Amino acid sequence: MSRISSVRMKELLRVYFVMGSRNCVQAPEDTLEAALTGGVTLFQFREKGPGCLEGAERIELARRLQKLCREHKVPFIVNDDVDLALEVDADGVHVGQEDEEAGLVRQRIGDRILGISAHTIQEAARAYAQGADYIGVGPIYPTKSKDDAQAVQGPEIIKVMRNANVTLPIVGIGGITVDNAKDVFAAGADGIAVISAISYAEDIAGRVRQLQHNFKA
Ligand SMILES: Cc1ncc(COP(=O)(O)OP(=O)(O)O)c(N)n1
Ligand SMILES: Cc1ncsc1CCOP(=O)(O)O
Ligand SMILES: [Mg+2]
Repeated sequence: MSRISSVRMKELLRVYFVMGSRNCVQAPEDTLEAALTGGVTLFQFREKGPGCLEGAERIELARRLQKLCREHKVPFIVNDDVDLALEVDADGVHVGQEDEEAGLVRQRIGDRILGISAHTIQEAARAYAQGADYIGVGPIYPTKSKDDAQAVQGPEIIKVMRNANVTLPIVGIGGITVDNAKDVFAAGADGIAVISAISYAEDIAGRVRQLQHNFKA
């Protein structure tokens, strides 16, 4: 195996669905199946927050969601938990600035996809040096899905990074909806990462298709 190409990574980031069992109205499996049917391009298993599953139940849910991703040929990324990612043989890991040190994560996961959260040009440069395949930048807009989120920066932060020659694939995250997604792409993002705009939609597959329409090749 070799590292994912930047071109392929950018394609995968287009509509990146992030979800755990605490983010859904329906069963997580049904929510993910609908999102995959609608055309999400990448999935992150983010099982955290009050009441989240632990131990065997958490691993079993990861495996069930991973199976759905495999059926739809969509890579399965694990948030935070490198041990879980290695145990289930996930396609990648996403870590933030407060998680396991990203350079060590790169050594542990080999050529699997590595996503790193970055809030500044300096963090973006360090993420590159640590071996990131993409950076997650946000919160772009106010979010109810992450209690400890940093300050909202607006799509401008992505423009600032692009103007500073950050060439890594970028996905914007935080409060992204059908109405504001085009501004995130216009700022220079390769994709949008979304929890609630997809997971709480009445018509999940339809919502994913609406989000997809904001991308202009
Ligand atoms: C695609 C993507 N970008 C950013 C994050 C946030 O990661 P982090 O800052 O580690 O916060 P938690 O998600 O772990 O609470 C993400 N998960 N995905
Ligand atoms: C995980 C994460 N990291 C920054 S904002 C956020 C939550 C995004 O959720 P939503 O799309 O519901 O605002
Ligand atoms: Mg994290």
